[in-house]
Amino acid sequence: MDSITLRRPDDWHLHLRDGAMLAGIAPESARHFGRAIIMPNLVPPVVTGAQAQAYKDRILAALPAGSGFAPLMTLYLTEESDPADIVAAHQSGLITAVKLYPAGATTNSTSGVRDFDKVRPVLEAMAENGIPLCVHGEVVDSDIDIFDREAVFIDRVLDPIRQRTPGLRVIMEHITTSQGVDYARAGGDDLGATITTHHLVINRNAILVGGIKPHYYCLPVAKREEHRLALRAAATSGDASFFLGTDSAPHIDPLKENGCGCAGCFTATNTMSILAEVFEQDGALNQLEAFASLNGPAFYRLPSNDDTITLTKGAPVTYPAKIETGDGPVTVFDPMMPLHWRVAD
Ligand SMILES: NC(=O)N[C@@H](CC(=O)O)C(=O)O
Ligand SMILES: [Zn+2]
Ligand SMILES: [Zn+2]
Repeated sequence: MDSITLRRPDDWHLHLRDGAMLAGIAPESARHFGRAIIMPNLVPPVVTGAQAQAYKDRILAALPAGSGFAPLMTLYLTEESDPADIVAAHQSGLITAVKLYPAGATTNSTSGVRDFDKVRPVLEAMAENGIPLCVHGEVVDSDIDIFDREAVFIDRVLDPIRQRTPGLRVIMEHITTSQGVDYARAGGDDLGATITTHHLVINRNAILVGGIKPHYYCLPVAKREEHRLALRAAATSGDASFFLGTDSAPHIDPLKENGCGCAGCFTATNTMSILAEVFEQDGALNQLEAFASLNGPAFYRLPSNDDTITLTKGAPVTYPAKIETGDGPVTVFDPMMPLHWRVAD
């Protein structure tokens, strides 16, 4: 097979940033994707409906003329978030989901949640109103090894929250472990999980072998090979619990190539070529549409996109090594393998 046509894919976890970077970054996602869940971890974070509306307007202004790309907005959950504001923002159609960051877990998460009991009323209101909760699932306890933080979060935080908030619809964002895969698979209709492009390709060796490679550092950090293989099996299985959330997370090169480098891999530019290569390697090209285009909208109770994209196979694909933005250059994720599938114009 050297050509495959899919419903237009969506990205259920995306960082577009703001300010001078936004105009350089937004077209990279708008080129292939129909919609994306827009992460709210700006500085300051997108906490209120008014902030989400203003950010949405800035995103729409940054899109190429004629783009049909639709940003699906989220609110950043804090211990002070007002349940009524969240419900109103959802009922008006302004926001699609709410994002939970444990304080200190990742980039711009200092305003996140320390005491999960404090957000109980918000989570209960969300369960009642069918508002999905996107979760960065890592504990931050200093005695927990960074490679164990996802598995411990599931046991100590996520499962207790789900037990005491029946009906709460949860998306485990960017899962990186076999424990995450197993928990999502067993979780029923109210639990989904996004998987990134880069976690299907790299294990932790990519970051550490042969010298430290900051462009492969992201959170949750890539784990052992057995976990990457569990993610590959989940993504290519067609199981409706799993869908694409690239977590494409641009940082300018000086902030990545740094004594204390930022976490995030920027994959918007070449994600569809990488995914087609990965699914073909696993004999699962026929499941790419489920993962990238169908399972996500089904979980979010939205229609899949009406239009399609076509990928064709040929000579190795070329793409820019860096995207220039108003803040500086952003290195595009290097999958360390030739890619043969390109999205037809
Ligand atoms: N994934 C990352 O490594 N970084 C993300 C934050 C996040 O999604 O946790 C970012 O905003 O840079
Ligand atoms: Zn995250
Ligand atoms: Zn992210």
